[in-house]
Amino acid sequence: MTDSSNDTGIAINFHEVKKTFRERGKETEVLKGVTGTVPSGTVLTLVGPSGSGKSTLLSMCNLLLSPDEGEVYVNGKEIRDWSIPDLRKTVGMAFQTPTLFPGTVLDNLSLGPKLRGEQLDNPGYWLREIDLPEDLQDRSVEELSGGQRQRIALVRTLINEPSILLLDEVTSSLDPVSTQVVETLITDWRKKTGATVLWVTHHLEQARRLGDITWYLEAGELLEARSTEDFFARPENERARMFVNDPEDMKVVAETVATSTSMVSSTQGGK
Ligand SMILES: Nc1ncnc2c1ncn2[C@@H]1O[C@H](COP(=O)(O)OP(=O)(O)OP(=O)(O)O)[C@@H](O)[C@H]1O
Repeated sequence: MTDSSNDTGIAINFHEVKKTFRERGKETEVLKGVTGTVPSGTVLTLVGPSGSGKSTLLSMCNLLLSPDEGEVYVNGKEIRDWSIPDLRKTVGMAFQTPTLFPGTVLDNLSLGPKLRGEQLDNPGYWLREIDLPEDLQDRSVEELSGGQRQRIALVRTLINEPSILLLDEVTSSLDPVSTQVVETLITDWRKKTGATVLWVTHHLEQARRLGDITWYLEAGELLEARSTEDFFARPENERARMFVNDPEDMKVVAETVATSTSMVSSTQGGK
């Protein structure tokens, strides 16, 4: 496990994190000063309406995006003090759409070890972990189904032994069987390694099932952060409560908020 020598007990610490996107003269303040901590070894599930800033917040943890203001500490060290290779090894990430490069399954699984001048010891073990036959390793990734590609992409991330794993809607385009395989894979792996997981999901049942802690984000603000059990029993925040009761309805509200924010910014001339 990479950089597990974190004696702060805190894997991620967001402090007053702000992010604004500027596009064609319009500004959207996507994160409005998010502050919160993620204890090491926990599963944080992030929920909220579409466009509330969940993916943006996740992308701050491995510098796919950097904050305009505020700080993000990873294992106690500010994100901009990390070298990118060390950061990307410590903080693994997987997305809704798996990004595999052309080649065989084995080529893809071996990528991380190869970059470090190492060899992947036991590809068969990893394939068994995701319920795929060992002989799949010589197949081209082009021949795989969407569910198989996602499983391979996830395992490729885990092979790098991250101590923090960021998951952005990784099961949203999967069938129930693949979803179950992925959930079991991540849950078992986390128990074995003690890693921290930040999991963005639209599926509230999944957030409830898998989380230790749940954060509710809306229009760039962290409105509630509690134990998952308490959150789903009854959110304290009224907006969070509305979302849990009717997430589809809240989607429309959030888009209206985001649009009016950018219109206000652009009519004021922006920054
Ligand atoms: N690179 C970008 N340039 C401009 N705007 C962006 C960019 N990335 C995201 N946004 C905008 O920022 C807002 C927040 O996006 P983000 O993807 O973080 O939200 P989200 O909560 O993850 O949404 P979803 O649940 O739909 O994935 C959205 O309004 C989105 O359109």
